[in-house]
Amino acid sequence: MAVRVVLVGCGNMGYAMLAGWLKSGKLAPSETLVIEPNQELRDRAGRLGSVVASSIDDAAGDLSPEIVVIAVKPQVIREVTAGYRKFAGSATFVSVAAGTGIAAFTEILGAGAAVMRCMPNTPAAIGKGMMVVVSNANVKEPAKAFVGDLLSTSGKVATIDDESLMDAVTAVSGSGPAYIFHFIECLTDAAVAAGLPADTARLLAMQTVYGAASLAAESGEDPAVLRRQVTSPNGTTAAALEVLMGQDRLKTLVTEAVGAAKARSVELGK
Ligand SMILES: NC(=O)C1=CN([C@@H]2O[C@H](COP(=O)(O)OP(=O)(O)OC[C@H]3O[C@@H](n4cnc5c(N)ncnc54)[C@H](O)[C@@H]3O)[C@@H](O)[C@H]2O)C=CC1
Ligand SMILES: O=C(O)[C@@H]1CCC=N1
Repeated sequence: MAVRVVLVGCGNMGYAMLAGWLKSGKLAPSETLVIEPNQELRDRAGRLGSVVASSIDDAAGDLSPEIVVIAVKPQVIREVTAGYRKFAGSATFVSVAAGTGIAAFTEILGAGAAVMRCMPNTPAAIGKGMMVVVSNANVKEPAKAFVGDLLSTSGKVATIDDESLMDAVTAVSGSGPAYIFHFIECLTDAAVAAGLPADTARLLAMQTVYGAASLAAESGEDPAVLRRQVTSPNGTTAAALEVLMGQDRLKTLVTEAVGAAKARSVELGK
């Protein structure tokens, strides 16, 4: 089968998306070409059935991909993207890099290049990602629909028109899974400090975050209402929430953290 999608960079994020696409069956493995210089990561993609190569120059055959997904680090994105200029006339480019704006791509690929920016997150690997997309005017409807369809196999897709919102998006849903993972680590450590064995502590912390997030998502109820349902007057939860919510402690910390991520995203774009 001809290659429809070239994935450039198959590290944490590239692999998470690739796994989602192939699991859904919307793309056959042989329709995907993965360019990844790291042999271990290339082999991992190869085990999913993708065609793999260490550089685009090593990829065999005449390629005419519909989509080129750029999933390398922002620091190398310009030099890496330049190697794909030959596809700019026909393919739509999709970048998942933090910070780097659409203008950086049209500078490299030409003003007429069709470019989409997508901010995914790693839960995409199990179909529970959050993908936010913005496109330039050169992206044609069929390509937009194809990319949207592919991304939807990895979770929820939201579209924005104002690219300047991408820094905030990155700080919330792009980086956000790390905040929640850290919360699980903290809750696990606190459980051990409270006397529970380590494996029980981990199970309780993880299942509690999973259950609470699922209840919030599936009930559609305001999280504040769900919080009150747990909180008996003068009970145990109220005692804990006094620590977390007193003087807006957690809120202040989370707001500062998101602000720092947003500022770094702006910086990466310079
Ligand atoms: N990790 C995450 O949760 C998220 C990452 N992103 C973005 O995704 C991009 C990739 O991030 P990660 O996957 O975390 O980094 P990573 O370091 O795990 O993956 C990048 C991959 O690019 C490969 N690479 C380097 N030079 C290359 C070249 N010339 N051709 C092809 N591949 C090359 C590296 O070997 C590496 O495997 C970044 O731009 C980041 O901002 C976006 C949202 C979430
Ligand atoms: O940490 C980063 O820069 C990337 C972008 C969002 C998540 N990971």
